This record gives sequence, structure tokens and C-alpha cells, in this order.
Amino acid sequence: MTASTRGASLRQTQWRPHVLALNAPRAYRQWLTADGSLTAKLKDHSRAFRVQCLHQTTARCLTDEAAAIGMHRPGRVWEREVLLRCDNTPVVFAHTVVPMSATATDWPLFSALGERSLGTTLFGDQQVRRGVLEFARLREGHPLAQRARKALQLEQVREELILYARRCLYRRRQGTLLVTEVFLPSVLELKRITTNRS
Ligand SMILES: C=C(O[C@@H]1C=C(C(=O)O)C=C[C@H]1O)C(=O)O
Repeated sequence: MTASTRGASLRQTQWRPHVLALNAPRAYRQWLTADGSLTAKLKDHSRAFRVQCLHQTTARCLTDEAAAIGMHRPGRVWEREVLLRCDNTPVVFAHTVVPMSATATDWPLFSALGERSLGTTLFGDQQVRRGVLEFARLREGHPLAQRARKALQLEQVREELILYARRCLYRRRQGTLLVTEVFLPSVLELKRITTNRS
């Protein structure tokens, strides 16, 4: 994949507020539009849920996310990428960016998350305001599709497969935080586990 085709994929990616615009299969739509914490939903569909932190570092944000986080042009952000694993199977590749202008008081728990789920710090915090979901089909050349495949060492994602993603902007005090979740084909194999979780 050359840089120019990667750039084309970025430019072609349309983030839309309506999931039906994606023509995604119904099975994906149920995950893409799931309300509340994705972590909580995945825990209900597995006996063992784990966040595998791939990295959390400073990076340049993607071209198609700068405006969403209030930046006039792509610039340096805090970037966190993880694989969410259900019974050790990776089911979601997640990418989170926070502008460097954010302070520790905006996102007090973000920098030391490690393998704790970001969701556990967002949901339940009265100061966090969640924005609307946006949806996209990620073409093969989109950087997040490339990174998801690399993280999986191409375990389960054929090159020609379209990946479906959603993203959501969170606000807290003066800070913004954009979470993008790329749903892997294995998520469709999950079955709800009804246990009496006390
Ligand atoms: C936003 C949530 O947090 C999840 C956990 C993430 C992490 O730990 O980096 C990233 C994306 C989410 O799927 C959630 O659970 O809804």
C-alpha cells in the first residue's frame, strides 16, 4: 500500500451519523450502535475480557480526526491503541486520541490506564459528556485498518475485507477525547453469556 493510496483511503473515509448509510450487515449494526460501555457489553459476551494495550504514546493524529477533536490541522496528540479480547480472541481494535492541550485535570486517569479499560473511567464519571456516534467503512488503505491488521499479524482479517468502525467524542472539563473502535470479524462469533454476575 503506497502512501498515496493510504491518503486516498483517508480522504475517502466518510464518518456518518447514521449507521444505515454504511450498508453494514445487520450483525455488525448491532455492535456499531450498541449504547453504553462497549467494555460492559463485551464482558457480557465472554468469560474473560482483557484489554491488551499496544501502545500509549505521543503521535500525530490522523487527518480525518483533527477537526473532530478541535484541532485546526493534524498535530501531536496522546494516542492509545488497544485490542479488546474476549476469551483471548481479539474482537475490537480501539484507537483513542487526546490533544496535547488537555491537562491532567481534564483526564486524570488516562495517562496511567495500562490494561485497565478506558471505558471504566468514562462511564460513571458525572463530568464526562458523551457525543454522538459516527460510523464508517474503513477501506484497506485506511491507517486504522492497516494498524488493526498489523496488530493481528493478519490473523483473521483478509486484505480485501471492509472493516466497520465507529467513533465517539467525549468531553470532560476543558478536554476532548476521541475513541474509535474498529470491529473485527470475530466479534460476530460472540454469544451473550447469561451469568448471575453479582
Ligand atoms: C470507551 C470504552 O472503552 C473501551 C476501552 C478502550 C481502552 O481501554 O483503550 C478503548 C475503547 C473502548 O472500546 C468503552 O468501554 O465503551
